[in-house]
Amino acid sequence: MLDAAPASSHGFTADVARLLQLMAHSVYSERDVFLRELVANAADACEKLRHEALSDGALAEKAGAPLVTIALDKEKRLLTVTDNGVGMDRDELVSALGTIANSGTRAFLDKLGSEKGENLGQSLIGQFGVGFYSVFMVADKVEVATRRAGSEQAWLWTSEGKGTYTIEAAASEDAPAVGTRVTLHLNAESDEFLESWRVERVLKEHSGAIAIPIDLLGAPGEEPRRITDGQALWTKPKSEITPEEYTDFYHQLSGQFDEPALTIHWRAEGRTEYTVLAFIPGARPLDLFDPLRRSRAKLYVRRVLISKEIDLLPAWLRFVRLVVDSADIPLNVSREMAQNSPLIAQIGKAITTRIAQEISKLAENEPEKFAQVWKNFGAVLKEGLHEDPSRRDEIFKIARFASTNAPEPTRTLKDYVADLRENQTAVYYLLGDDRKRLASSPQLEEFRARGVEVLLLDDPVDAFWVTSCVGYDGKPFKSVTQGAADLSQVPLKEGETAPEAPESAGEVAALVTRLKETLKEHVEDVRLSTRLRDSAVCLIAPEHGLDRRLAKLLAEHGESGALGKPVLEINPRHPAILALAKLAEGEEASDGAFMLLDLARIADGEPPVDAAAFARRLAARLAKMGA
Ligand SMILES: Nc1ncnc2c1ncn2[C@@H]1O[C@H](COP(=O)(O)OP(=O)(O)OP(=O)(O)O)[C@@H](O)[C@H]1O
Repeated sequence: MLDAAPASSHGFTADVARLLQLMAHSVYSERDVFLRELVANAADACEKLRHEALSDGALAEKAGAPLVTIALDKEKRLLTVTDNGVGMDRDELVSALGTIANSGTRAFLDKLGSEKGENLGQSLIGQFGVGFYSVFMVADKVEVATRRAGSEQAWLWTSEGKGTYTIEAAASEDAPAVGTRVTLHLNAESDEFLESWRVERVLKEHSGAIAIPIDLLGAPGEEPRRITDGQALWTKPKSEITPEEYTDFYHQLSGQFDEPALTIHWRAEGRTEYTVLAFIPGARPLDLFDPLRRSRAKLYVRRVLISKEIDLLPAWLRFVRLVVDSADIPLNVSREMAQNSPLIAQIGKAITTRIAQEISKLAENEPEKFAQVWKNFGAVLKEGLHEDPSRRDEIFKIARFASTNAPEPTRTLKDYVADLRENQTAVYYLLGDDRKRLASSPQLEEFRARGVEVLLLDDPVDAFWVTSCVGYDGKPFKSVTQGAADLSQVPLKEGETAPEAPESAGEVAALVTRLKETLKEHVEDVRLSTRLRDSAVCLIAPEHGLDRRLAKLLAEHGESGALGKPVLEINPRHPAILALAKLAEGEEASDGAFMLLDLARIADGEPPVDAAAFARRLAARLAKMGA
């Protein structure tokens, strides 16, 4: 039946319009991505139909074997991509090709906040999948003729990519009997895509591992040529797959165009059988810190795509991109059932174990390659230490930390414990947000003198797992900025001497009393330090309070009560302290007290209590220099 309604005109949503503008200004070298996007959509449509046909035999019969065909017509300047997939009805056309459906594209747009972002966008198009709209980089006009599987009615969507599109009912013969035909009227700059060798190269490069066969027709009337056989890559034996094929496949799967850092391909046999092809990306996916923190796996049952985005792995492995194909899951399982199926959950657990093992192996065998993985995903992996107690041991095998013995994160807890000093009873750590600054913290001075290694933890997530994990190998985790530091039982390193008893102990004790009074609004207590050697002062958290870094993070998230007053520790041997101890009470002594507090705050990366007062006091001291 032919729908007699006239063509209706529609405006693109604002974000599509923005994307289109970006496409129009995109640089030449990235334009061939349009073909990869069209082929991916065509293959998806074939896979969707294969899935629907499971419960509707008539559909299966009509559709025939899935196939994507690319045809070129130099004379008319046309490039068409035809599939015999699921097709679209009118409503689907409006929502799929008038708004932004693709979550990757949405994340991409979100990333481009600013003016500067627009430039960034142009250089990112090649690196991220930006979907259907990339056709407007190469075409002046695009037509989509389509028919939803199971329906007689065909539709024609047309747009010049300039803010509007039209949809009209199409005569039956103007659309493929099954599926969709996308016709590009190539623009004047895109002659290259009328050349069959060029198109073939792009197809092989970007779509070579796609799970649906692709044919190319170089000119009208020519015999089609098979470019790829569409045999799903994961079903082939590893020995028959080239590294390039794996990389291509990763590109299609992830919509990202970096080199994968690790490719893991295996077949599990036993109670449940399944094949997994998993990749650890070489770069951070745009949605890595999306609040939903979902993992994304493609689930197949005997090569039929059941779900494009099943949440199969724990959140701390959400950056892994993977395909799982199992013969043991019933074919008619719905997407929702798949997400809640105990069998699939069990497969997910087994995959988690294997991936953790492979990352651990990489860390052992290829430390340089692993360093990059840790740089990109260490903060995410460490979330598992906090959230997934049953996986802690596995994650501790992977986790690498910077410490006072290692400027880069290369130390495992096993290394740490192996190098414990005599009488050392805890795993010490220092939290903060800048590893370099942490390394020069005054709080570490006595630890260094005694050769006690301190982990320097600079990711926000560190503040959480060190408090929720009780310890490692029987040694509790202990913050060096919390409570009293008792290192007296640990021998000094060779060449270090024990601190001498402070001179003028009486004056210093009086200073402590004065400081407590002067600074009482800002500090909970003032004490003589056993952890300072070269610096005059430092701040620490009270014994039973929260670590200061954790308290700061909680305060940033609205728990204002978390941030209690710190304890100020002073070094009773430091000349500044001794000088201050000699001052009589008065303005100078009070200025000195505040300057001490500010010094300690600055060393912790915090601003002075009162920046203007600090500047005034410091300038006054400078004025006396050389006097
Ligand atoms: N050949 C096609 N057959 C059927 N539907 C299609 C076809 N091409 C596009 N679509 C529809 O248009 C939507 C938008 O396509 P687009 O390439 O912008 O994003 P996407 O394919 O959803 O995202 P992703 O690239 O992450 O898979 C698709 O989700 C699909 O519903």
